[in-house]
Amino acid sequence: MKTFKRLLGYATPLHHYIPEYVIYTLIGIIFGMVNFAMLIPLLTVIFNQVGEVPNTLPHPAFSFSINYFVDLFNYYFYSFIRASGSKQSALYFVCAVIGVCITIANAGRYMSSRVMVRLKMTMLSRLRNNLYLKFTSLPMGYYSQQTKGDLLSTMTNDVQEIESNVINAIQILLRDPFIIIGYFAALFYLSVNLTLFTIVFFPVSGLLISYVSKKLKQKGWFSQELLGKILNVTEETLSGIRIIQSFTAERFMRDKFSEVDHRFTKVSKAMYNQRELASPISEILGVIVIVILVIYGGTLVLNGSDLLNGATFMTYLVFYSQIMQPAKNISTAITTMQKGIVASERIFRILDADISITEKPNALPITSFQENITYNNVSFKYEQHDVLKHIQLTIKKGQMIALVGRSGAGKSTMADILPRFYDVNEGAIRIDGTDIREFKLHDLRSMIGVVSQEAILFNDTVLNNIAFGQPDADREAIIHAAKIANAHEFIEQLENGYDTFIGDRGLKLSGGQRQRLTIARAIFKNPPILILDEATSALDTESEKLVQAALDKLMQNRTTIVIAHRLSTIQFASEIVVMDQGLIKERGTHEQLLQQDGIYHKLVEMQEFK
Ligand SMILES: Nc1ncnc2c1ncn2[C@@H]1O[C@H](COP(=O)(O)OP(=O)(O)OP(=O)(O)O)[C@@H](O)[C@H]1O
Repeated sequence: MKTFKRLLGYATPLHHYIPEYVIYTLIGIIFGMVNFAMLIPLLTVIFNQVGEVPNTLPHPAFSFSINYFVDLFNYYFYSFIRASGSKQSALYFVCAVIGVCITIANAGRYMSSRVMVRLKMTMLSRLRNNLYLKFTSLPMGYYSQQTKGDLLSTMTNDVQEIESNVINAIQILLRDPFIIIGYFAALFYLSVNLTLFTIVFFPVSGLLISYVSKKLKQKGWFSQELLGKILNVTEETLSGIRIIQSFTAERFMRDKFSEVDHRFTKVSKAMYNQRELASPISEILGVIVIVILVIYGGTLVLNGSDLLNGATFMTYLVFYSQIMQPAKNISTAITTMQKGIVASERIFRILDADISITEKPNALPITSFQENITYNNVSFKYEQHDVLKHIQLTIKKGQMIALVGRSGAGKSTMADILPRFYDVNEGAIRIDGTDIREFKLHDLRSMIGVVSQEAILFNDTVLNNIAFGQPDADREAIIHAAKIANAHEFIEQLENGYDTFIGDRGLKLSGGQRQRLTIARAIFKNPPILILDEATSALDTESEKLVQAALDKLMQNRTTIVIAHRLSTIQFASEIVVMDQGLIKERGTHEQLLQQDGIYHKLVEMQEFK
C-alpha cells in the first residue's frame, strides 16, 4: 500500500484528475444504467403489456430519487402514446431515449479515459525522468555494484509494467466500484430478495483472489530479476560480438543465455498460469450465483408472484450480468497490480539509492586555482583492501605529473578521486589549501578535463560531441578546437562535415579519429586541470603521431596528471611518480629515477614504456 501511495505521488496534484474523472465516470455509469432500465418499457411494449393509457397524468414534482425519474419517464412515455394515438410510436420513443443515453454514456466514458491517459502519461514521464536524473547523479561506486542490464530493464520493463498493470488497475479501481454500487442500488430497487442472494458471492471470491495475488507478488520479483539478467547477457554479447566470434565462444554464450532464459520462462509460465486462475475462479462463482437467481426468480415469475413480473426479472438479470464484468475487473486488477507493485519497488530501490558524493549546503565556488593541488595523507579503498595508502603528493600549477607503475598499482584511482568520482576514505585532496569536498561539485568538475583511454563519444553530431553539454556553443570556437586537435581535416571530409552524426559511440570513425575528437572536446572545454589516461597504444604509428601532437597541444599551459604509457611523455614530465600496490615508491625526473636503479629503472628496461 505504501508503494502504491508513493506511486500515486508521481501524479500529483491528484485533484487535477480525480474530481473530473469521477464526474465523467458517473455520467458514464448513470446513463449506461438508464440505458438498461429502458429494457422494462421496451419489453412491456414488445410483449404488448402497456395496458390502458391514462387520460391525464400529472407532471411529477422534483425529488432526487429513482421514483421521480421513473415517473418523469412514464409521464413522457404516455404523453407520447396519447399524442400519436399508437403504441407502436412508444417503441420509437424508447429507442430514441436509448440512443441519447448511449451517446451520453459513451461520451462520459471517453472523457474519463482521456483524464486517465493524462494521469498515466504524467506519472510515467515523471518516473522515467526521475530515474534518468538518478542515473546521472549516482556515484561511480554504484555502477560497479549494479549491472547495466538490470538498470536498463528497470527503465524499460519496469516502467512498462507500471503502465500496463498498475495504471490500468488504478483506472479500474476508481471506476468499477462505482459501477457495482450503482448497479446494486438498481438491483435492490428492482428486487430486494434476489439481491440478498448475490451479496454472499462477493466476500468468498475476494478471499480466493487475495490468496492468488500474494503468490503472484513473490514470483513477480524473481521474474523481473531474471529478465535483467537476460538483458545483461544480450548487452554484453552485442558490445562484445567481435571478441565472442574471434574466440569462437558463440556456443558458450548461447548456453549461458539459454540457461537464464530457461529459468525466466519457467517462472513466467508459473506466474501467468496463476494470474489466469483469477478469472475462471470468479467466473465459476458468478455462474453459480446466476443459476440460483434464475431458479429462484424464475419460480417467482412462473407462480405469478406480486414481487416480480417477467419484464422486471429479465431486466434484473441484465443488470446483474453487468455487475459480473466490473467484479471480475476488480479481482484481476488486484492480482495484476501486484506485478506492477513489484516493478515499482524495483524502481524505488534505485530512486532511494544513496548518493554518497554530495556537496555541502554552503559549498564554495571555484573557477580557477593559483598555487597547487595536494594529496594529503590520502587513503582509499573500493571494498575491503586499501588501494591507495597514505599518499602525499603536491602538484604545482602548470606542472605535468606522470603516474607510472604496474597494472593495478592504483594510478587510475589517483585520477578518479580528484573530480570526486569517489571520495577518499582518509586524508584529503586540497586545491590551494581547501579540501575539494568544500567546493561546489559542478565547479570542481568544470575545472577538470578528462581524456580517457577509451574514446567515449555520443550518438550525435561532431559539433555536439566537441561542445558536449553546451548546445549554444560558438561554431567557430568548436572548429578552432578541432583544428588544434588535428581533427579538422577528417571532419571536413565527412559527409556533412561538422554536422555529421557519428553513429552509436562514434562507430563510424576510426580509433584515432575518435580519440582526436575527445581531445578536441577537452580543448574546447579548456579546463585548467587535465587528467590524461594516455591512449595511443591501440593506434597505428601514423594515427599515433597525430593524436600525440594533439595531446601535446592540449597539455600546454595546463596542470596535467598523466597516467603515462609512453617514454616520450614521461621524459618531459615535471615529476614522475612511481606507484606500486597503492604506495608512492619512487619520485623524481626521468634521469633521477634511472640513476636510482629501482622500479622505474626496471620498467624502462623491460620496455614497459614505448
Ligand atoms: N570499481 C572498483 N571496484 C573495486 N575494485 C576496484 C575498482 N576499480 C579498481 N579496483 C581495484 O583497485 C586497484 C587499483 O586499480 P586502478 O585501476 O587504480 O589501477 P591502475 O594502476 O590504474 O591499473 P591499470 O594500469 O591496469 O589501469 C586494483 O587492484 C583494482 O582491482
